[in-house]
Amino acid sequence: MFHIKICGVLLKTDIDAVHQAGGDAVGLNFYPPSVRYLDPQAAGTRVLSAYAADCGLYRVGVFVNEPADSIREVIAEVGLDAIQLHGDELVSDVPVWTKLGLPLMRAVKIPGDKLSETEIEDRVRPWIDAGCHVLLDADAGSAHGGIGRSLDWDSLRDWSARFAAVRWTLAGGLRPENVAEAIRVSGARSVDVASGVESPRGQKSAALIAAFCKQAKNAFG
Ligand SMILES: O=C(O)c1ccccc1NCC(=O)[C@H](O)[C@H](O)COP(=O)(O)O
Repeated sequence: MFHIKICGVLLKTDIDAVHQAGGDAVGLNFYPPSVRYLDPQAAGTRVLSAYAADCGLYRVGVFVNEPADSIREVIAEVGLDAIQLHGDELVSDVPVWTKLGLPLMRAVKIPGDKLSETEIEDRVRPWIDAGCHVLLDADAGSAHGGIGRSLDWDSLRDWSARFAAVRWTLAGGLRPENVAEAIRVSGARSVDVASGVESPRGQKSAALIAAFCKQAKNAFG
């Protein structure tokens, strides 16, 4: 799907930074309470999304507990390549989102503690079986995501080694200083970051994006 996703871009300069650094996906956040929220009705959002596509970047729309009809409107308005479900959505509703015609990603929220392979597998398997790509993220409570909290990478390594056929993305608390270690320990082949490439919070830093992508690419080899 992608190797490096920079989530919560707000400006064309953020897109430039991702493109120049060698990232291959961006997250466009449509959750109103987020500091990274983009108004899907605003002309600037359509322009931003088109610009990302022109740069060859994969555009993932991030939604939290949004009805399928409203996601359909955002797709029509803005243009997206994939849908990321990041709230309390139910796996039984996957057929409804599948009808939207885009690849589905499910953020599976995992506690930061050590977990057994079975505990992780039990959380992700229903979504994988339903046809979703899973993004493993820290449990951010009512914020839902983007809070910079890390997972236990050792637990993920044990799970991913046992279920090697599963393609998944690591998120949660990644930063330029720890992403290489996170990839090495967990075995992830794909990473996602929001707050770890911002300074101040909510404002992407081209320097941090460049450093993050460099470290991740080196670690992927
Ligand atoms: O980023 C947000 O503000 C956000 C809010 C609500 C739901 C999801 C959100 N972000 C989705 C992402 O994919 C983030 O990159 C992911 O949660 C990791 O965030 P971080 O730990 O800050 O790198």
